[in-house]
Amino acid sequence: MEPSDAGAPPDLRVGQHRAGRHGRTDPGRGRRRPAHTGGGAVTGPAAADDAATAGEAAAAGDAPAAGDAATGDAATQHSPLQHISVGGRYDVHIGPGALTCLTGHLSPGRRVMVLHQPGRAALVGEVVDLVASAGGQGLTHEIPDAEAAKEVTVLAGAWAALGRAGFTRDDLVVGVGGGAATDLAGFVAASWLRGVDFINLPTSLLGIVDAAVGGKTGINTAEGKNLVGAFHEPRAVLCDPAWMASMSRPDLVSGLGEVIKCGFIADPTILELIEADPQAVCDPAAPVMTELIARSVRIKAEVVENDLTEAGIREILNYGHTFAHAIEQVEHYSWRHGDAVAVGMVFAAELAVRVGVMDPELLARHRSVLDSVGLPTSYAGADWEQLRAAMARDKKARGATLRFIVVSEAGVTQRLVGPDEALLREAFDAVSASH
Ligand SMILES: O=C(O)C(=O)C[C@@H](O)[C@H](O)[C@H](O)COP(=O)(O)O
Ligand SMILES: [Zn+2]
Repeated sequence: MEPSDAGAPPDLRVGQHRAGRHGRTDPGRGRRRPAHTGGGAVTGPAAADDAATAGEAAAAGDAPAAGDAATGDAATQHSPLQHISVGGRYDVHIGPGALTCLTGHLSPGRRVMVLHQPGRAALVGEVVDLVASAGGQGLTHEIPDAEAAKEVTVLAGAWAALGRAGFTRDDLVVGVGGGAATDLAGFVAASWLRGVDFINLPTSLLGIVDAAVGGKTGINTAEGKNLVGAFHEPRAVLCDPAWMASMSRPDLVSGLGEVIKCGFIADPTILELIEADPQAVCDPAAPVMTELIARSVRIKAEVVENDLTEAGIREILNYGHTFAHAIEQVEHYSWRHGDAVAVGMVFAAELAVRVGVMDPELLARHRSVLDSVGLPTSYAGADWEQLRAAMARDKKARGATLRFIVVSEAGVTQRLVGPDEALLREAFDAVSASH
């Protein structure tokens, strides 16, 4: 699937291949009003179809459709362990006891290198015990917390550990920790001997709803976030929500930034669940958390099933990220990723209103839902020139032309190509002003 340029037909609809069954092929759906001609080219709808379509395709069979609130909510909350297939290529196992799904990947003699963040001794110990029970050899290597894990020196340290262990192509890397840990572990696996197996055990909300699933692996460079990496899919992703129990509230809230992103791009029920009780969704043990995780993972699974390498539809998962990555870089990764994505979505929404794609009410909804869980909606830390230069390195850019995903209504996305510099600046001014 090739990404479209100005004036080309829509190409970013989740579940487009089945859209006829749902009767949602209207290419004008979601278009609020004609795009501002001077604002850049809006191709649309570069849309995620509604969540019922997305969830249905993503579900392995036992998981409910994401948009099927009547049946989905009950099933999601009562199912102890859910298995969400990513295109039949691997499964995401979510729920109590998820670790047991590791055993199918272990065998006598198989070496398993557990790359883990600090403070995960109990879980790492369980993994090593399982490996030993299967007759394999468990090895461990600690990596730093958060984005510090994604430095080239850490990558080199992990390679050295594999080298010392005599790691072969039959062996297995396991990543334990938040999104940065699984990004790093995936890239270690992608690059060692040109590719070995890996399995992710995300221990943060952001990790399970986003980073651990989808096969984007990589590290940061001084010039920008995730600039070096590879598409390399895990063999499985396992997540027991109990592993998230020790998350700090700011880390949990940051993960909600990616959950809310899924709401805006594909599954408005997510937004409704959060708006119904913003306090409940800040509790990792709340039943609604399982629901939010499953919905977000299903969106991601269907998108990457159809477009692993971000040739088209996958760009929708990058909603808010052009501005977000710029903040992260200029702030030397002191900002949490989900916090930056929250501000990035507000920036994209300010832009979308200016090019005539989004109603101001939907922009206001961005601010209110993000604000309700304590996510930031403004940023005034760096000047526009610095951020604009950082945005030029966005992976969606083509030459000097920036591309943004914009939302025309909740769950419906379009691609905005080459917006006017003046409108970008206006969007920044709006985001940097306090509201
Ligand atoms: O999986 C994707 O595709 C995404 O864009 C999801 C993002 O939330 C995630 O942060 C991703 O790692 C960003 O990728 P990048 O290509 O913009 O570095
Ligand atoms: Zn992200």
